[in-house]
Amino acid sequence: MDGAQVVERTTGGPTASRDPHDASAGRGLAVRDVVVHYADPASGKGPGTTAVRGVSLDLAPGEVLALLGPSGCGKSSLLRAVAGLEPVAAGSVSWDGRDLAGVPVHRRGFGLMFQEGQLFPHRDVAGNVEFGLRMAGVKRPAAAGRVAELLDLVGLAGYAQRPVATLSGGERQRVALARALAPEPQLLLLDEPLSALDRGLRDRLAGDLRAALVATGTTALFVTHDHDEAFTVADRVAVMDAGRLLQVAAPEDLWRAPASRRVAEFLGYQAFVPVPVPDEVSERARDMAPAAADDSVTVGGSVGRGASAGQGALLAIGPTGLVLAANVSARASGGAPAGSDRSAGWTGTVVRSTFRRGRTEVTVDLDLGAGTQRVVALGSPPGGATAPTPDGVTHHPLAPAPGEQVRVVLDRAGCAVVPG
Ligand SMILES: Nc1ncnc2c1ncn2[C@@H]1O[C@H](COP(=O)(O)OP(=O)(O)OP(=O)(O)O)[C@@H](O)[C@H]1O
Repeated sequence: MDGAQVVERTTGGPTASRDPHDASAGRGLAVRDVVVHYADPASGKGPGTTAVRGVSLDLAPGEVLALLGPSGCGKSSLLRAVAGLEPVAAGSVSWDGRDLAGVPVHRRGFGLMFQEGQLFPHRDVAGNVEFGLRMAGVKRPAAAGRVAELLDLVGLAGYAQRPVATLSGGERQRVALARALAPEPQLLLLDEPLSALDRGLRDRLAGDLRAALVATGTTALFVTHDHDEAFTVADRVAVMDAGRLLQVAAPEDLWRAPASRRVAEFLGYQAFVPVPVPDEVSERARDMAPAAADDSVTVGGSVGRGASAGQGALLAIGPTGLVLAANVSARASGGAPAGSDRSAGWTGTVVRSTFRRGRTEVTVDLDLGAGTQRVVALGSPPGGATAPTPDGVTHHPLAPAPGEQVRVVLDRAGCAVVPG
């Protein structure tokens, strides 16, 4: 999709309305209290598994919503129920106010795209994309022009005559996307469409996928277990666990204010410190933060200071929420410590230092108040001060060696507060 432009999250496509009021006015998809059961696979009878336990959500026309959650939480089952591939044991699925109970898969006007694009091996690229159009009743001359447009959209201009067997995994998924978009489905359902690809390719394709969905104004429900992918592709993210919906929010809001510890854990918050009163969290974070970028820490959707005094809360420490302030061992051995000399923070033992993404990440065993746990703190960027020691060895104080003692402080810009 090299031809597709990077699209801002707020940008609507030509046919997109993206008005959240549309969903509440009955336009788009409405899922209400949906339950999906499976019979016991051995006996073929119940009681088996309840994969979806009363989920409700709305999707406005032109909106892209990601269903995010750990393996087995029921994401695919919910998607399949919306598609009509799985019966709904209770609740309802409606489109534009019309209940879809009893409407078969092929009459819903929805498109599907899966992990393996499932291309027709005996057709070339154009033949695969054209198939979707011909099924929708588009005549051949018109279809040829539309195929060229779609291949351009997904970055495969010039690939029309290529046999699909000669394509890379990423190119196949681009063809599968072009084929799924071809008939302009009123809703596109995507089940882990990028998960068979390697990490770098996935990251690139996630951005391109969003660009293609936005450019075509496609309403889409996208299943993934990868939060980076969900944040890149979707306007809103619905977090599921054990068959239930935990939170639905825009990526930035979800990250800043996870509704619960479970959501925060799933997003990658690495540690939780009990704090009795949210105000105290703010004060503590303010005292301890070496470089606070943001003046507030939010509690499950509301600003921390707004939470009532005495209410239990947890400080959720994100992947960038801990910062190395000093190498205590280097100071003890005569080296000049870098960073803060303040007594605030915690002292822990270094497990390893790893240089990743342009900076040092230091794994530390630390007692944050609930026993020793392993966390990651950010060290210095490259080119930071080094500390020559009397033994002639040059230590990098903020890329310490295993076994050294370090002082770690909070960066509250990398923290949130969740209900206790
Ligand atoms: N056909 C089936 N028969 C019986 N149980 C099933 C069937 N399909 C799914 N399940 C069960 O339903 C639960 C939810 O499965 P589902 O595939 O919806 O989860 P998921 O969140 O999409 O997981 P993953 O990310 O691993 O694909 C799981 O416990 C799974 O074992």
